[in-house]
Amino acid sequence: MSAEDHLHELKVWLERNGGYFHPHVRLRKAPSGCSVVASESLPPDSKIVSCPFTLAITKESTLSALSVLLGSPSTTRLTSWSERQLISTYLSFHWIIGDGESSKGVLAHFPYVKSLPARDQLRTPLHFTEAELELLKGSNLYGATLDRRREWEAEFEECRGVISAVDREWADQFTWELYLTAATHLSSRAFPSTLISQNLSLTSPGVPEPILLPGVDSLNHARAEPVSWVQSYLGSGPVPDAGSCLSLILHNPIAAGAELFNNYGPKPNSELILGYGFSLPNNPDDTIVLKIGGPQGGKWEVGRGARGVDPIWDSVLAMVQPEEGAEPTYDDHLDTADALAEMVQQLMDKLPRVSVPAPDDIREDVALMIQHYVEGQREILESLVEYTETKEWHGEVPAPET
Ligand SMILES: C[S@@+](CC[C@H](N)C(=O)[O-])C[C@H]1O[C@@H](n2cnc3c(N)ncnc32)[C@H](O)[C@@H]1O
Repeated sequence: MSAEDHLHELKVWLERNGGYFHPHVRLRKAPSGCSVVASESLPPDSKIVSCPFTLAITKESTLSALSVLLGSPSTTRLTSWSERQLISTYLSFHWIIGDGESSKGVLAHFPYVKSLPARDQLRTPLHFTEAELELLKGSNLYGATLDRRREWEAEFEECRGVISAVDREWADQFTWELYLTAATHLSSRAFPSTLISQNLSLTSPGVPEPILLPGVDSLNHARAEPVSWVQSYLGSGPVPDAGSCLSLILHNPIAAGAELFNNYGPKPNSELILGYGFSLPNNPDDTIVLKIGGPQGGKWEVGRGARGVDPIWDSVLAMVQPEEGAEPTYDDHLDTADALAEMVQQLMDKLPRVSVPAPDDIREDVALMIQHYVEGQREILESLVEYTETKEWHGEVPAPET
């Protein structure tokens, strides 16, 4: 079956199970998997796609499926797994077992899983070659990538241990590459679980868990696109009635032939690359992480135009002041500006240099992504240099003592 056939199957399967795709939208094969295009013009506020809650892939749904597959003695171990371990292992089992008789009723997402981008289409840094990863050295993203790889590898080993105790053949097929692919699908397509909970709130207390909403996750991202994720929760109890669903509404009119976009929220390129495998040029939401050691230190995110730098200034100022709690002097301010400028210069010197077109061993799309990211980091650091200069030269520090 071709990729287009799989996308068609996804649409048919979703509609057969109570979901919806607007009759004037088409799923098209794209380098990253698929894109959604209008076959005819669409008026404002069109409902594009709906996923019934019954097709959502959640921590709970995957825990019960895996408990059946792996048998009740494994259930205690499974309950300690994270949502990423459960959902990634559940997706992986679709590839391990296949859609024959043995999986009927337990693995319920074959048309969805088959429509997902193949491993060689994924571009998060955990899918970079060694040479590509090397290009990130000296940036925040390099460390974040290594941390994530370490964390996911440990999770994978834990999952494999449980599977191995049940079936050695399954464990042999449950490879790191398979788990990484599934975990990347989750990181690049997840919605917050609050969307399908009874009291819908994106800001409710506690961290929402990632869930998958087949179909609703087929649109690419456009920054600031006016889009609503609309919940239709039927019934008044904690278990939603049949027919409950989550829909995507696009508020702008769409011209025939144009691509339809979701809005994943304001995310810096570091997050887009690490979680999704793409970047935006001149991304206004870019940030850099600055860490300062010592008792007055901490970790801060600073955005373009030195957005969010004031607490860092205060922290460095507190460090350079010889006397704790004393009113800072003119010299304290100058020392703070110097210390901050030096720190920024060191970070600037460490930033990698990326050229596009890239050398032969670097994929063009990867080089471009890294270039967008590094340019953003550099521009933020330059804005910090400007900030320290402003502090120093434009009278924003107390006058020198005479
Ligand atoms: C939720 S999926 C969107 C649909 C996806 N294209 C697919 O094939 O299923 C998210 C993935 O789509 C791709 N993507 C989304 N928005 C993008 C954009 N603005 N530019 C490039 N790729 C994008 C990335 O590969 C990302 O991991």
